[in-house]
Order: sequence, then structure tokens, then C-alpha cells
Amino acid sequence: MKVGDIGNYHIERVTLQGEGVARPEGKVMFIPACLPGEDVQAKVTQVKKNYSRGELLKVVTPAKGRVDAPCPVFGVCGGCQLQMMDYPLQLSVKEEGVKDALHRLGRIKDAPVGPALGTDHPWRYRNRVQMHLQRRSAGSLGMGYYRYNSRELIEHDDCPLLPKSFPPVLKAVRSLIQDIDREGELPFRHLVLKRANPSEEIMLIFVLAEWRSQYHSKIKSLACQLIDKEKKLVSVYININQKEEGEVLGREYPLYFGKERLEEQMAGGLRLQIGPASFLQVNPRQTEELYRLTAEACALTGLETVIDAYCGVGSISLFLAKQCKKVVGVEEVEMAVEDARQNAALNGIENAEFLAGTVEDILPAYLKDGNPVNVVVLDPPRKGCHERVLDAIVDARPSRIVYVSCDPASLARDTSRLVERGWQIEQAIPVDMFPQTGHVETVCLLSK
Ligand SMILES: C[S@@+](CC[C@H](N)C(=O)[O-])C[C@H]1O[C@@H](n2cnc3c(N)ncnc32)[C@H](O)[C@@H]1O
Repeated sequence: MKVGDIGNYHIERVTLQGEGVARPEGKVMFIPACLPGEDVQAKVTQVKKNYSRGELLKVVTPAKGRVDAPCPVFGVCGGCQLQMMDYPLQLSVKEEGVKDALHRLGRIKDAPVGPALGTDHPWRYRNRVQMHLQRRSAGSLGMGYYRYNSRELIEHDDCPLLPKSFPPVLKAVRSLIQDIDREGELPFRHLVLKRANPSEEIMLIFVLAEWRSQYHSKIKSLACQLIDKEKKLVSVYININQKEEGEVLGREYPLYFGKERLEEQMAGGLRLQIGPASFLQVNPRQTEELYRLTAEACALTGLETVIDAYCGVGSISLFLAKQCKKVVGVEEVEMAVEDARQNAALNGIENAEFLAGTVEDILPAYLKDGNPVNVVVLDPPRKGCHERVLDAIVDARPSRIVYVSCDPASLARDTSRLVERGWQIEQAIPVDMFPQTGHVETVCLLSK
């Protein structure tokens, strides 16, 4: 096989990245945008020792579940991977993706997984978006997502995952920046929109490469005109991020206009104040399901002490507080911890305590001091938990660990460490928080 060869291939399965897997000559070949069971024609684009890659030329025999992707930039934009599948097939691919990670990466053969919990609203579900800004010339500003694995800007006015209220705000931002900053003086890098439910109020965060006092008047004019024009836009923040690569948001927030925080209200009546640096789950409907499953897995009787590690603004802690004796949240972003403390007060919750710092620093010391723990909830970012965290939890001997994961690979790695130490996966339920994309959340209950 060599680059440029054209051949017909049978797709055995699909990865969470939306790539079909074929096995020509016994070696793995990845071909994007294929469905399991399809016969396709593809051109070889890369040949490595253990695998190759191809470009899909034609679907020869389409499989059940193939649909036309509605978004015109699907396949080019890096945001979605599964739009060419109908929704039931997406759910089964996610369930298989979690099983495969636990079985193959975690070497946990008998983990009971699934079925994946879907949603009635697989479009326009996101309450947060990050857009990248690039100056094309002094008078013209590009705004969009990046192409997969690249920094090339893919411009598209109406991403079908965003709520209807976002595109008008994005258009107004672009046109006002072009009016107010004709010379291209302001070093914009990105912007972030966050939307609260059910008020639908929006916070806008402009990310700049640096801050200089002479930017103040232009920024003020931009923010005030935007807040005046877009009625749902109630808060504008400036964030400074000097790094070109990596995280979109930097640590400094030198300025804001309008409201300091948004307020999210959950179905059970829980109110959450959200600042600009605080994490908020992106799919509010499915978040309710995620937290309901988390609470079910915790099986609290009112007598337990719960640790909520990686707690953000305290959402899971406060969701569980009424069902347990005490909950202790740990979070590294100080602004989020301030939000969490305010949120406890706002909801009249007195049995929740929040500690600021990394879980790997705080939790081992906290548990070593002999503080009691019955149930541990872990909801780490994609990279998963530090080994120190898992060791400290094992030594503290809680009765349950509920691992809420947004990455099947790190879930597999971390749970396999726990399984090696005598823990057992009781159940792992994938929750589809991110329809059309290859991302999947999993609520995994472990006991000993
Ligand atoms: C997936 S979010 C979960 C937040 C929260 N449980 C929720 O449902 O909204 C992960 C959180 O962990 C925080 N975080 C990331 N790494 C951390 C670390 N090493 N120690 C403590 N917190 C961390 C992030 O700031 C973020 O708030």
C-alpha cells in the first residue's frame, strides 16, 4: 500500500473521532466520515508502520443510519465528528467508545456499560462558545472555529449547535469591532460567550494578547454599545492571555462592564452564580440528567460526608448537600471557589465547605488529617486525575467512588488503577452531553 493508492474498504467500526476503521492487509486503516458496516472507496493519504489513513472518495454501500450532515462546514470545521450519523447511531457509537476504552485501554473486561442516555434536543444545545479572532487586514476581522488539528480559521455564521441568540451577538461584535477599531490596534485573540438558563442572559469575554491603558476608551465604547444594542447581553469582560497556544482564557481579568455574574437556575430550584473564570457544563438539559445519575450513584442516606473533587462553582456539591450530612468541594480556580461559597449562601445551604487549590495538593493532606469521607465524587477535566488523588482516596476507604468523566481514555486509565487496588466498576452510564460531536460524558460507580 502506498500514498495515492485508491481502493475499496469495508468499515468494521467507528472511533469517537468519527473515523471508520478498516483492516486492509491485516493492518488498521482510518477513514473519516464512515459508518460501521459500510463499503467505501478511499484514497490512501498516509502510510505508517502500524496503520494508514485514507480520504473518503465514495460510499459504495451506505449503512443504515447515514444522513446528510446539515452543517455546510462539517468535515472541515474541527467541532463536530458525527453529523453524518442519525442520532440513535451516534448514541450506539458513544456506548461502544466507552466500552472499548474500558476494555482495551483500561483492560477491564467485564465493566457493565450503557446504554447511552440521549437527549430530545440534539441541536442548538450549547450555552457556551469559544470563537477565534484573526485580523485579515486593518479593516477586516475573521471570526470562527479552527479546522481540525490546525489554526486555520473556518468562518461560519450559524453553527447549528449554538442557541439562536448567539449568531446575532457574534455578528454585532464583528461589525462593531470593525467600526471602532479600524486600524486594528486592539490585539484580539478569541471571544467567549456564555448563556444562563432560563433567563438567557449572555456574558461576553474578549480575550486580548496584552493590556495597555490606551485600549480602555475603545474597549469601553465597544462594550457599552454592545450591551445597549443586544438586550440579552448583560456582561462584558476583558481577559488577557499572552500565550498563543493552549487554553483560550488567561488568568487576568482587568476590566468588566455590566453584571459581574450570570445566574443559572436548575430544575430543582438550585441557583448558581457563574463568574467569567468558572466552569459551567455546556448542555443545561443534559446536566440535569448527569447530576441526577450522579446523585443516584451516590445513594446518600443523609448521614454521609461527601467529597466533590473538581467542583467548579459547587454545582454537584450543592445538588447533593440536602441528601448528606456534609459536602466538601475542592477546586483550583479561586474565582470559581468564591462563586461556590456565594452559591451555598444564595441557596441557604450550610453543610457545604469549599477548599481552593488543586485536588492533588488539597485532598491527600485533607484525608491524611483524618477527616472522614464516605462518598467521593470525581469530575476532573479531560486529562483525568493525578495518581496522588487516586492513592489518597484508596487509603481513605470511602464506600463509593462516583467518577464523572468527560474523556473515556482518562476514565479507563484512572479506573484501571482503582480496579488494580481492589475496586470494582458497578456501572458506567454514558451521557450524551455533546450530540453531533465525538465527546461523551460517563457516570461511573465504583465500590469495593
Ligand atoms: C469538568 S469541570 C467540573 C465542574 C463541576 N463539577 C460541574 O459539574 O460544573 C472540572 C473542574 O475542575 C477544575 N480543575 C481542573 N484541574 C484541577 C485540579 N488539578 N485541581 C482542582 N480543580 C481542577 C476546573 O477548573 C473545573 O472547574
